[in-house]
Amino acid sequence: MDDEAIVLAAPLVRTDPHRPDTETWLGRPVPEGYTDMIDQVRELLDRLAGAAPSAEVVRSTTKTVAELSAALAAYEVDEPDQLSGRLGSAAGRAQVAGPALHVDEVDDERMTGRVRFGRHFLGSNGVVHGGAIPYLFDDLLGRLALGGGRPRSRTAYLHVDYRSVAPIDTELRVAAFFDREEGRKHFLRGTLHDGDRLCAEATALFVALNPGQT
Ligand SMILES: CCCCCCCCCCCCCC(=O)SCCNC(=O)CCNC(=O)[C@H](O)C(C)(C)COP(=O)(O)OP(=O)(O)OC[C@H]1O[C@@H](n2cnc3c(N)ncnc32)[C@H](O)[C@@H]1OP(=O)(O)O
Repeated sequence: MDDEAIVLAAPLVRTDPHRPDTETWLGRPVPEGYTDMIDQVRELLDRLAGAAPSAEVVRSTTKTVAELSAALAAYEVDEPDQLSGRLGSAAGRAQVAGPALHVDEVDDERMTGRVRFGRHFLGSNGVVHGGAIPYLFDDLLGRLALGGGRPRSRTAYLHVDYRSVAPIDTELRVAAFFDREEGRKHFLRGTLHDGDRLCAEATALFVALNPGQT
């Protein structure tokens, strides 16, 4: 049985924490509808990537997007108060730089989930851009690196092997494994599958930060 099969067979803690609107953030409730807004922005990015609009639609879209930017600018906060990328139970942590990763099961050593790369992440020929896949693994492995009460750490290296193409607009499976620890060094591994087909796998070193290290 390969690692992926072992993970899927093992009785992991079921978390499926996809209930972001009940999540709190800095002790406050997440604003109602926040993750719906993020989903809409993802949809917008996919539509933008796939559209060849008329000049009229370009003009009206530019105006609308500028108005939205101005509305959000009025609510700009410093990094510690930022919501995007901070919602651990939202798809892709509510961070549109990466794909909507859904974590299904997690324990201290392993994590499984699903991810769908939209048109925004297209490289060519219906295949995910090669640069988007390391982002996914850094995020996935970085989250598991933080599990089990481990200290904050930072990616020292991330090695990705592209084994076969990853299609866009397809639900792909991800898995992450905490392999071993050597002092401050944490070694992790991840896989990305389309059905039974391995698309990519990664190995990474995360180095735990020393006290006071930023
Ligand atoms: C709140 C809810 C949601 C929040 C969720 C958040 C999820 C976040 C998910 C996203 C997560 C995203 C995460 C991100 O993207 S983090 C951002 C990307 N990463 C970085 O920017 C890291 C930049 N580099 C550094 O800061 C330093 O180099 C670090 C901190 C990594 C180590 O510098 P430091 O001065 O501290 O330590 P050291 O140099 O003494 O090294 C210590 C040991 O490590 C070994 N070593 C080091 N480098 C390498 C290497 N390349 N290959 C092999 N080995 C290496 C080294 O030989 C030594 O080993 P030994 O001699 O002791 O045996």
